[in-house]
Amino acid sequence: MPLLQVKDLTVRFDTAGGTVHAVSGVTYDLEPGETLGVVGESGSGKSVHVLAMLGLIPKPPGRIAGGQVLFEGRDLLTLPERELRDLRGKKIGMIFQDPMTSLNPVLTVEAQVAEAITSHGLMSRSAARARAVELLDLVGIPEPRKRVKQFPHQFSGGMRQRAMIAIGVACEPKLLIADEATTALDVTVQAQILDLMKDLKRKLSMAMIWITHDMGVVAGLADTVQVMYGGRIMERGPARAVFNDTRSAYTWGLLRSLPDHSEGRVYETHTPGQARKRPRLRQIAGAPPDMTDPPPGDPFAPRNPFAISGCFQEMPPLVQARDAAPGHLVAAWYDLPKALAARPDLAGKGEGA
Ligand SMILES: Nc1ncnc2c1ncn2[C@@H]1O[C@H](COP(=O)(O)OP(=O)(O)OP(=O)(O)O)[C@@H](O)[C@H]1O
Repeated sequence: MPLLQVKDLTVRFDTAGGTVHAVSGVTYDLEPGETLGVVGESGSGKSVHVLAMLGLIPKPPGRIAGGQVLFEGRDLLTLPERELRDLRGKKIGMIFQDPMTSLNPVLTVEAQVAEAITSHGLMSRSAARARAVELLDLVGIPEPRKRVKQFPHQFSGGMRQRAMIAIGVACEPKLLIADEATTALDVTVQAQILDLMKDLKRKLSMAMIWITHDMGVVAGLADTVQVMYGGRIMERGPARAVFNDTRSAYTWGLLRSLPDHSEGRVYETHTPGQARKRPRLRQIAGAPPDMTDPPPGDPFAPRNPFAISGCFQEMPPLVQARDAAPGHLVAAWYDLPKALAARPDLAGKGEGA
C-alpha cells in the first residue's frame, strides 16, 4: 500500500484581487522509502501543496477546494487538528527554509533536538538529550557532545542545516518533507547535504518529498521526479526517464536553464534523437502565469514554443506518455519528441536559440 495517496488535491486563496488557483487536481502516490523530487519555478504550487496536506495553510485566505490526502490510509484533510499536530514532526518530519520555523536563537541545539522528541511523548527528557548527541553524529556534525551544548549562531550555515535535519528526523518519521532545504547554501555545502540525505534515506528507510526550483538538486537524489507549473503536475515519472526522455516542454525548458554549477552532474539533458551535448544555458522565455482566475487550457501554453491550438483551449490530462517508461506521465496535447525532431533549431547543439 502506498504511504501517501494524494487525490485530486485542489487549493484556492480567496484574495481581494480574485481567487488564486494555487493547486489544481494534484494526484499521486508515494511508496514507503521512495524519494520524490517536486520541481518547478516560484509560484508553481510546490510549497502550498505540502502545506495544505499538513494543515498549515492560512485559512482564510486559503481553503482546500477538494481532494483527499491519505497517509497510511487516514485522510489528513479531515483529521482533527490535535491528531494532525501529533503526526507532524513524529510520523512526518519537516525541514523548511522559512526562518519562522527554523532554529530558535535563544535555545541550545540540544534543547531543540530534545524538544522535537519529548513533545511527542516518545522519551524522557534525559533520554532525549542523549539521543540528541546521537542525532548530531548521525547528520555528520563533528564533536557532537560539545556541539550539542552550543547555540545556533555558533554553527555555520551548513551545520545549522544539519541540525535542522537532525530535528526533522528526530522521531524517525516515515516521511520527511524538505522545502528548498539547500537553497540558501553554497554549492559545495549543498552537495554535502544532498549526500547526507542519500545516506539518511538508506539508514532510516524513510520516504522523502524534496521540493526545489533547481532540477540539478533532485538529480541523483530523487527516485521519482514531479514537475509542477501553474498549480498542476506537468510531468512525472522515474527520475532517469524524466531527465533523459523528457516529454513536457516545461521540463525541457527547466533542464535547458540549469545553472552552470549543475554541469557534469549525473544526468544528460537529451531526448532520443537530440544531441547529447548540453545546449547553452537559456532561460524559459516569458513570465509565470497569473494564477488569479487563470484562462482555460495548459497554463504553460503561452510560453511553449511547441504549443498547438488545443493547448490554449483545454488542460490536458496527466496520462502515461506514449512509448515511455511505465509510470512516466505527461500532461501535454503536443508530442515533444516529435516536435523537437521537427525543430532542430530549438533542439540545440550548443548554439543559442
Ligand atoms: N497566503 C497566500 N495568499 C494568497 N496567495 C498565496 C498565499 N500563499 C501562496 N499563494 C499563492 O499560491 C501559489 C502557489 O504558491 P507556492 O508557494 O506553492 O509556490 P512554490 O512553487 O512553492 O513557489 P516558491 O518556491 O516561491 O514558494 C502562488 O500563486 C502564490 O502566490
